[in-house]
Amino acid sequence: MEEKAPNLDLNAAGDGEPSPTCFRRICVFCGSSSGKKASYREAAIDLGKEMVAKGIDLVYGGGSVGLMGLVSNAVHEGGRHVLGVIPRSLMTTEITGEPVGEVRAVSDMHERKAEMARQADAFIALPGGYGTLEELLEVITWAQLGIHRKPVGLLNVDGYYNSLLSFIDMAVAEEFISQKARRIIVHARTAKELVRKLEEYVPEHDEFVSKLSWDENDEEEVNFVPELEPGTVSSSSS
Ligand SMILES: C/C(=C\CNc1ncnc2c1ncn2[C@@H]1O[C@H](COP(=O)(O)O)[C@@H](O)[C@H]1O)CO
Repeated sequence: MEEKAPNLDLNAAGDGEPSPTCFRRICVFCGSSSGKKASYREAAIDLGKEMVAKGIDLVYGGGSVGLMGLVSNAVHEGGRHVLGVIPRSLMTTEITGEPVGEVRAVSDMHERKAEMARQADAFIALPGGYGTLEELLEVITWAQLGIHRKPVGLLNVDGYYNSLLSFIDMAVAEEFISQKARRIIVHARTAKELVRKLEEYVPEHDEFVSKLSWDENDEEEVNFVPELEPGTVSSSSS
């Protein structure tokens, strides 16, 4: 992770006590639904309040539906900056609801994930569905590949992610995921504990594909698509 000056904004209680953190902005992935239990909704609000207390801004998928709405409202109401990144095709209030804070329109879902990742110093997944899982697994994969060294946290509210963590442990036992890659995932049951663990996280994946990048403007981007030998025909074109 890049060296950053501690963020010494005052906490939400307004008691004048600075709450130092190495994170300026956290990307939160979470359900576009609120889920069945009140604890999921409470956890989204609690995470938003913890970010405010630590002076951390939010980047997320935009919109006001489900847990996305709860966490973004909590951060916005607490006076921190909220950046919602929404593909143009989803930019209708019937789909996303009315977002708070700054809204950035992007061309598609891929660009949304890349932009959210660029803007954040760390990632947190609250409970969610396919979209949340996809976003979470993508940033874990990017960490494994050394594309970024930002911490990735799982807010395991009421054990919601127990079976995912068990599955990943099974994949480690079956030698599809390395012990080192398993340690990319930081998890905790409360927002406070999770943010503290993320602040202590030491990335282990570095350098080996440091030139691989999601940023098309990077000058030294490596092309991982192999060149075909002259005279050979790609199977996709036959
Ligand atoms: C269900 C549909 C739209 C719901 N509205 C959404 N608005 C903005 N972003 C969304 C929406 N739905 C999913 N996302 C993204 O995926 C993540 C949550 O997905 P999940 O499946 O609910 O876990 C969230 O982080 C967003 O980035 C379309 O009709």
